[in-house]
Amino acid sequence: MIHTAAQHNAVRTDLAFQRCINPVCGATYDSSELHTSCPKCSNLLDVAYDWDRIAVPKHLNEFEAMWSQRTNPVRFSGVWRFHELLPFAPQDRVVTVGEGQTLLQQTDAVGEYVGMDNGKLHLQYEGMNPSGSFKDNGMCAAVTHASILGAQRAACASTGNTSASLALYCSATRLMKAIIFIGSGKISYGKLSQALDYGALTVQIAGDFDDAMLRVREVAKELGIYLVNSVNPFRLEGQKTIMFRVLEALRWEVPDWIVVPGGNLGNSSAFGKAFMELKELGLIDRVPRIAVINASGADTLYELHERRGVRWNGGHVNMDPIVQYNDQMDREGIKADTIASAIEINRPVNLKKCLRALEFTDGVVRQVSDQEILDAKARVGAGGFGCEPASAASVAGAKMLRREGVISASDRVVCILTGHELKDPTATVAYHTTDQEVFHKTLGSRGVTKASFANKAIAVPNELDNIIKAIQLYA
Ligand SMILES: Cc1ncc(COP(=O)(O)O)c(C=O)c1O
Repeated sequence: MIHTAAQHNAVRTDLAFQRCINPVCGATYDSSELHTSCPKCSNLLDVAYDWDRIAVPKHLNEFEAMWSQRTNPVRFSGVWRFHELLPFAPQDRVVTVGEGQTLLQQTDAVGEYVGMDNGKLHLQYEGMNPSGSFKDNGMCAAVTHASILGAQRAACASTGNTSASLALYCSATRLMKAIIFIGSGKISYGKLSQALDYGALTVQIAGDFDDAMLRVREVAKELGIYLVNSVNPFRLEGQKTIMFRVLEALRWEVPDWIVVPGGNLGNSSAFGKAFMELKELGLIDRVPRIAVINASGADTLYELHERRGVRWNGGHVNMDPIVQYNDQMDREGIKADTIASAIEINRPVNLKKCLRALEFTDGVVRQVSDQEILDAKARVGAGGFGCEPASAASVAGAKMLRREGVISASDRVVCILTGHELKDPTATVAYHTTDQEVFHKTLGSRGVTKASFANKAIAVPNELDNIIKAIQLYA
């Protein structure tokens, strides 16, 4: 189902505005202005609301009733169903392709692998979105804002899923042209094929994601193109709804842990903001702890938060260790490198917002190896869910935290599966392959030495007897 906003000029609702996250600056801007950072101090911006003037339901369970309005495209969306909690656009202007019809799945098969008691591990399966990843939650919000502003072109740098999502929204709604920047050889075929098929203008930069991100910001500024990367605060408003759906599925009971992979740190930032606002509105009385999981080949957040003690500190972030670490990466030519290509990012743009989320939720950060990621991915697959490597970092991270005793077996844990299994079949096939050359070529360079949970295909001669014998032997 496609519902697009009518084309007309920007409308200021003034119930929503943009605000600098730096408390010393705190500058505010109209929501009709287009900024990728605070014009005064260069910090990130939030979308802020005048909650006193917004009719927010008194109880969260009122949102469940919205779901029954199946023919109303706004309430049919798993994002816009919660419109009152992200009311930056009038309802008749929102863009939706039916995103957010995702479910929280309770799984003892994966729970056992993580070390949880039965009934305690849940997977929020965001791969079920129209473009196959969580990005659609944010993209419908960003494209809504872009269309209100009358944007003709929207751009992003991408490790693949953002571009697939943007390309889908642009082609499905025909509201604007998608321009995507990708690093060379750094995008899985599943994701690239989506962007190409949906007709996005695809610009391949000789460099990695961090290079592409720098360039797209420059180009967007120079040409006045609407930027949909997660520096865009409107996009993050849509991603808050992943947490609303998690709570809804848990009958509005707050879990103990949310475990999420960390790349550019948009999700963790959005989740933190969701809980800050729900608490401020009195809709929840406690918040879960957020665990952000880096791949060890792209572990800037882990390095800064866990090793160098960088904290949000009420907004007074000590920038020295951050600058020093960035300089060190430049000096030593450190580049992100992980099989989990979606989180292969060394300069996360939402770092400060994520630090804020970690402080608010008493969160932790861990890093997991590619071996741990692929083993966890195989267990998720065997549990019947299926996700791309980056997503499995959440399950590998939960297992690590469980082993450390930070998470206890009886805690209620929600791991976010951010992208669908079919996004990156290369890694999956290489893990399960019987061909040692393919295994070592694809995974060996990443330090993956074994596939403990591989489900290898069996080779048999093309003879009925042999085929029957093989099946009787194995199944
Ligand atoms: C599948 C998947 N998981 C995780 C991430 C990282 O999310 P974030 O940038 O919000 O940390 C991405 C980002 O591209 C992704 O595509």
